[in-house]
Amino acid sequence: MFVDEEKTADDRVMYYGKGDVFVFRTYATPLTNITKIPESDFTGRENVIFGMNIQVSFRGEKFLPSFTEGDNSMVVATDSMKNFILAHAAKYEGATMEGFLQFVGERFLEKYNHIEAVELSSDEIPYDTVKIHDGSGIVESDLVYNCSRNEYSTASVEVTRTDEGYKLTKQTGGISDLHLIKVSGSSFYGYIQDEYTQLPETSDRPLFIFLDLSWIYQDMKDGTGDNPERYVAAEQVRDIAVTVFHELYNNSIQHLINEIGLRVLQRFPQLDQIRFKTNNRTWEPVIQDIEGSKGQVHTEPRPPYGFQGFTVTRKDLENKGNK
Ligand SMILES: O=c1[nH]c(=O)c2[nH]c(=O)[nH]c2[nH]1
Repeated sequence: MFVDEEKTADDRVMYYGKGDVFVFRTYATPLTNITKIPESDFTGRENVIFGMNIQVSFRGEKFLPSFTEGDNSMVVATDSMKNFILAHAAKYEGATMEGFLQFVGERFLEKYNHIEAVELSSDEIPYDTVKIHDGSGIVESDLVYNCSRNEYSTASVEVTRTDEGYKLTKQTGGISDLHLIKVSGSSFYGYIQDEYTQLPETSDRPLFIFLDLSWIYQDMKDGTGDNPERYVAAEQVRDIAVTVFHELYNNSIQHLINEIGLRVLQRFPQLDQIRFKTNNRTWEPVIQDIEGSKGQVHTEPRPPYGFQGFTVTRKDLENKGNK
């Protein structure tokens, strides 16, 4: 999570807020009626546990005296910010983190009229369903959940006070900490060979990647989930990433993420762009030939790790279509 360090009129950074606001709302409104895509059987979220780790920050010129004079008369205590977020978790009637963050941001501006802008970001705290024997067979429990150690969805919004009312000025959806290994079908060769090159070229490596993805809608209204048919669920983007990784005999992580990005933008015309932050965690080979088996033995890679950052835009998809 991050806070965009926007400057005030006199060119300074000024904000304050609270991080690690943990919210567990049970029996929130389920997310249903999303548009299905070929790569995914995901149809919605029950939201029996709507779990979030939220960060909030306030901006506004009125906060300057709290820094320069020690004058707290305009300060909303960050402890109160936490209480406000928790109280509004009971009032939210929607089904998405993006929608909840926008709802809380607008309520903050409504309550405290000296705040100019509120930024909120959130990491989902996901819980997986578990199977139980209910006396007649194995079924999914609707009471017990398993705290997930896997990827989680993310969201961020900025809500700003303007002459025409509150405006959603920034919004992202996303998914983070996706850890994917493809055991065969990835290559890395053709790179510069010079006096610093030690890495052997390979036409088949066990490619292990960590991915963080985030996306921006053409019209931010679509990101709230109020119209679920226009909402992009993180689970669907995950399933596209996995499908493209499976299908593509990739030349590198750079090559792979461009193809994932193009497929996501193709499936979701309501998105403007998708951003990637990736990390290379490819296993190190230990034993490459096992007699009578196509298997190998690998171990964890040692630091340092390579990384990539990349944005794929709708223009990239259009340009590819025109080629
Ligand atoms: O997918 C990769 N991209 C690189 O740029 C790179 N560099 C490297 O050493 N290994 C890899 N793998």
